[in-house]
Amino acid sequence: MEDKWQEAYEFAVEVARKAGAEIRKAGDSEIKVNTKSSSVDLVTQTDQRVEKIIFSALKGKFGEGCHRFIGEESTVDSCVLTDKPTWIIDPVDGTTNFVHGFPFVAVSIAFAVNKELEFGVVYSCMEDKMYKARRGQGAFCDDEPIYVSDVKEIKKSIIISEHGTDRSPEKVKKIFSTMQKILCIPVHGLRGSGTAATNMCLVACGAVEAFFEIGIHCWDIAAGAVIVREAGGIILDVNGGPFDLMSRRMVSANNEIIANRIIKEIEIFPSPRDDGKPQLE
Ligand SMILES: O=P(O)(O)O[C@H]1[C@H](O)[C@@H](O)[C@H](O)[C@@H](O)[C@@H]1O
Ligand SMILES: [Mg+2]
Repeated sequence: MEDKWQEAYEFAVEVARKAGAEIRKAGDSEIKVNTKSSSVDLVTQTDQRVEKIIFSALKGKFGEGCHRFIGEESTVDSCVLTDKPTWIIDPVDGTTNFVHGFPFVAVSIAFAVNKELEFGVVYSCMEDKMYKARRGQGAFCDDEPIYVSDVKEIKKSIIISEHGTDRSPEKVKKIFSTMQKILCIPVHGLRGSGTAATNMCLVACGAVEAFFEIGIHCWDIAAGAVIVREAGGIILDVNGGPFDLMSRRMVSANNEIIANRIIKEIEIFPSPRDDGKPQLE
């Protein structure tokens, strides 16, 4: 049977690598910082320019007729998954890191058809590491197969959590109360790279056992979701239910035991969905 999406997958890897090169060479001139949802939710001209480069490459290859595009900086099509082939793109995941020269910045490109994620590509451009996965065909870093950790004991795990860009006191209190409870299980450690896409790849390659966050967007995690699953991991909603790409929350883990142990400690707070539907509790 013809494999319709292999060419798109390979093209996405090429585009991600080129976009990453653009990020690396963006000089100080481009790091003119603006803000979005809060004074610490940063965006730069590089985010906008690199998204344009990615979009025009994909539209040039696949046309604008039947493909839809969801991107952090332009969201031309609303964040509603239809059955149409849909590209879900974060041109610069880890923008704050990029502004500060903290070396974890990723290009995240995901592709969904019939509302199912077909492949994900995450290029950690400062590390020059290409993570990728196609549904049902395994996960890779620089073409080497990657697998989640086999740790089943929470007290032998490293957990990633991020504080996000919302600084409202009630949310910050819940975020740090959750972190404190997890730290004092105790786990071996808490970490965070500052980019959700990279955090998910760290789960996928077994460097950490889980990453969870409330407040991320579909473009931050769509590609990482495919990579975690294909590396043998699991993704759930923070309430233990099924993962919902548009819910702006998730737990990604090496196995169900670790995922459910983390879920027990998470203090959930509301976060408006990417698709505008009412948020679940
Ligand atoms: O760097 P961006 O694309 O904005 O995404 C990050 C977000 O800004 C942070 O608040 C989250 O904690 C990270 O997980 C996202 O990757
Ligand atoms: Mg981004």
